[in-house]
Amino acid sequence: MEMKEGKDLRWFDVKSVPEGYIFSKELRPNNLDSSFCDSIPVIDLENTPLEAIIKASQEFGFFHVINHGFPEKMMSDAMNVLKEFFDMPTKDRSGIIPNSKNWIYINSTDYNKDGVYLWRENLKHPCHPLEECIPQWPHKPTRYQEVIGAYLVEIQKLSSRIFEMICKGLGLEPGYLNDKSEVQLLSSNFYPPCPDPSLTMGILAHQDPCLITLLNQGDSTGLQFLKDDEWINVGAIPNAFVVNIGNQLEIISNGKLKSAKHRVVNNKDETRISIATFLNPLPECIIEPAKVLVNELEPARYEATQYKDFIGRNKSFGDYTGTILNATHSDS
Ligand SMILES: O=C(O)CCC(=O)C(=O)O
Ligand SMILES: [Fe+2]
Repeated sequence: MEMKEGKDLRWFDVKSVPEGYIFSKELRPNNLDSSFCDSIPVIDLENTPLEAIIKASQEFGFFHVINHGFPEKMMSDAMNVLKEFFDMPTKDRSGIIPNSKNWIYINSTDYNKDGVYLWRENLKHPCHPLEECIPQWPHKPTRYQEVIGAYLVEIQKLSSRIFEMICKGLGLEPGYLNDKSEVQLLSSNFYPPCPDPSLTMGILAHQDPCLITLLNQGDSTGLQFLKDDEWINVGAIPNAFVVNIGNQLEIISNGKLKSAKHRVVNNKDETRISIATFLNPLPECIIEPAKVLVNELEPARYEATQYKDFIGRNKSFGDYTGTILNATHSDS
C-alpha cells in the first residue's frame, strides 16, 4: 500500500476496499444490519447487587459499567490524545523497537491473517511498573505520557474495585484477584471509516488472554461478542466502560465466569478508536482454578498453567507475543 504523506493520503483514503483487505465469506461479517442488543447488562457500580455482576459475567462475559467514578474528562482526554497519535504522520507513529519496556505500533499491513489485512492500526505498550514505563511511551503528542499516565492510575483504581466485587461474588478472599492482575497492558485500536464494511474486519474473533479488559470506546460502535453462536452488537453508552472477562479469570473461576469471543466490524462513515487495558498476571504467575471453587462435585476443569506458557502456547499476541511478554516486567 503506497502512502503519499505530503498529500495526507493514508491507506484508508480509498473509494473501494483494496483486495488485500477483503476477508473470505466465513470470516467477514454477515449480520451488519442486525439490531443492537439491548440486553447486555448495564452494571451501575454504586447500585447493582453483586449477584448481577456475577450473572452478567456468567451469561455474557461482557457488561457495560456506569457510575464508575472514573473522571469522564480523563476518559475523553485519553481518547483525544490517541486520536492525535493516530492522526500524526507515519514517521512519528512507527516506533517499533523490539525491546523491553517500549511500545509497539502496528500498521494495517503489519498484521495479516492468511495474507489478509485488518482494517485498523494498533498501538500497544506495557504500563507496569507505571513510573518506569511512562518515559518509554510515545513522546508525541507531547501530552501523551501525562494524559495516559493519569488514565492508568484511574484504571488501577477501577479495576481493583471491580476485582474486589467479583471476589466477593465468587466467594474468594479479598485481594485474591488483585494479587494476580498487577500487570496492565494498554492496547489502542484505530479503525478508520471503510468504504464497504461487509468485506473487512477490524479485529477477528478472539478471546482476551487477561483476567479482565476495561475498554473505553468513546461513543463508537463496532464491537460484537458471541453468544449462543450469534454475533451480538455491544453498542455504546457514552462515558461507560465495557468490561469483559478474559481467559485467566475464566480459569480462576473454574469456568463459572465466561470469556466470550469477540470481534470488531468496521463502520462506513465513523472512525472508531478504542482504548483497551488488559489486566494481566505477572509472566511467572501460576493460574489455576481457585481452591475454594473446586470440590468433589465441581472438579477442576483447567490445569494449572504459568501465564507466560499460556500466552506462548496460544500465541495470544500473534507475531508480537515474544515482544510483549518481554516487555512485562517480572520480579524474578
Ligand atoms: O476495539 C475494540 O473494542 C476491540 C478491542 C479488543 O477486542 C482487543 O483489543 O482485544
Ligand atoms: Fe479483545
